[in-house]
Amino acid sequence: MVRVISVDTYRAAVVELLGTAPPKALPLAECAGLVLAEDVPAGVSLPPFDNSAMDGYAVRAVDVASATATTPVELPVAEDIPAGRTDVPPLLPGTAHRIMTGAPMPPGADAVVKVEDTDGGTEKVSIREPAPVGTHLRRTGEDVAAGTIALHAGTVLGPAQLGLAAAVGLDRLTVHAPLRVLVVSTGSELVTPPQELRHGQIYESNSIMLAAGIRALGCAVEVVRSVVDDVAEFRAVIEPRLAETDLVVTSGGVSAGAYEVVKDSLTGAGVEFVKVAMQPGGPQGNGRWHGVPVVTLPGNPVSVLVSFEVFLRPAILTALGHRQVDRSRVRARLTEALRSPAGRRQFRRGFYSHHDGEVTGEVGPRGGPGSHLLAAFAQANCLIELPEDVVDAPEGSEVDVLLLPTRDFL
Ligand SMILES: Nc1nc2c(c(=O)[nH]1)N[C@H]1C(S)=C(S)[C@@H](COP(=O)(O)OP(=O)(O)OC[C@H]3O[C@@H](n4cnc5c(N)ncnc54)[C@H](O)[C@@H]3O)O[C@H]1N2
Ligand code: MOO
Repeated sequence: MVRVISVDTYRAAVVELLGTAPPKALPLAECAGLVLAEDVPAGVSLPPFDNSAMDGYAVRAVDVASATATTPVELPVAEDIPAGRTDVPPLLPGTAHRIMTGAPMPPGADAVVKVEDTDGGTEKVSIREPAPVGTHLRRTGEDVAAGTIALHAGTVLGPAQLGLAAAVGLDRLTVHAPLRVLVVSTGSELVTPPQELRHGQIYESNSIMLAAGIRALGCAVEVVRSVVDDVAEFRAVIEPRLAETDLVVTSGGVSAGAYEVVKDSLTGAGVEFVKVAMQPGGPQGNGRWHGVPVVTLPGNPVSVLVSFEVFLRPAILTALGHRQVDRSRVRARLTEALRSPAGRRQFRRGFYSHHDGEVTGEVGPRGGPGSHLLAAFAQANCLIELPEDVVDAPEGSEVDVLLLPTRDFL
């Protein structure tokens, strides 16, 4: 008899199955979107040396204190210091060095006059504005002090964090290793272009959805687009790939019929098949096959995507070290009445909108509850979550909505 379990219990089981990915040092270019596995101390200060914030002249503040437009101060220009010059001669009293943005301040200088406040001279310069001590000067370590933690374990590596790692001189970071995920669609009815459809066949779509969703989380995905409903064939295609795989995700072949290839292949081999009290996405399975975590999703396309959202996405994000693994949840008023099966949590595809000044937004369903209605999902921007004890959700009542922003989804 198939065990019936709650959405929350099943989600916890999938999260536990995937565990936490081990740390791995990767080049910065491969770290975008991944999570730091350890603290990163700064090997250098930022800025690494006192430098100019402006193109202009390095001076001693005291030498230009009296400068005005009508009584400019004239100083000889003793040196030219472009950015990148590494031998910086000291500034003698009563002189100026021409200096560019990012160039090191000469010892003895304590301010910069920007070029717009001068005549721009190269032999001698006429300065029309005073520059108090510290003017246009960027001090060593004012951004990051050497030896302090530049990035903490658990940080999600976006452009700014990767830029900072590069700025403190790193070319690799230790992250939670991206999972290598094998996505497998099963079903003898599945074909792919350019093959023409014969009556009884359909174009395969689940692997495309799953691969897009899983890649967006930072994983490496290999896809087997269709395996026929044959146990020997299923094993022959998948088993050789297991050594290079951290997670297998299958679709189809898990319900109650006669040709359930996934169920028939993996029952008794370490994978348990259960019925989760939800709709869609009821028939599910998970476990380890030859030691590799396997999550088996039902074949209906909407069930696949809802199962990805409810179970796989949070489990993969947790494995990758993310702390924020849930979709944003908001309350919204239903624009039409919905019905939900008693004792099951229903996830309906919806469109959420929120107008300025409103406390709650509103949400309307896209398509019916049928788990084959993929076109309706393609018009949706959220899932409407109706709890197990809700049977009738009247128009105007408030419901929970899980937002699916398109950019994050992909
Ligand atoms: N007697 C019962 N029948 C069914 C039950 C049940 O409890 N008792 N559950 C139903 C529910 S709910 C679901 S969901 C499906 C799950 O079935 P399977 O996981 O075995 O999936 P399949 O039968 O292989 O496929 C279901 C459906 O989805 C289409 N499909 C499958 N793979 C793909 C793909 N890669 N791309 C596009 N479409 C795909 C397939 O052609 C079927 O139409 O079982 C119900 N039946
Ligand atoms: O649970 Mo099935 O996924 O409703 O269609």
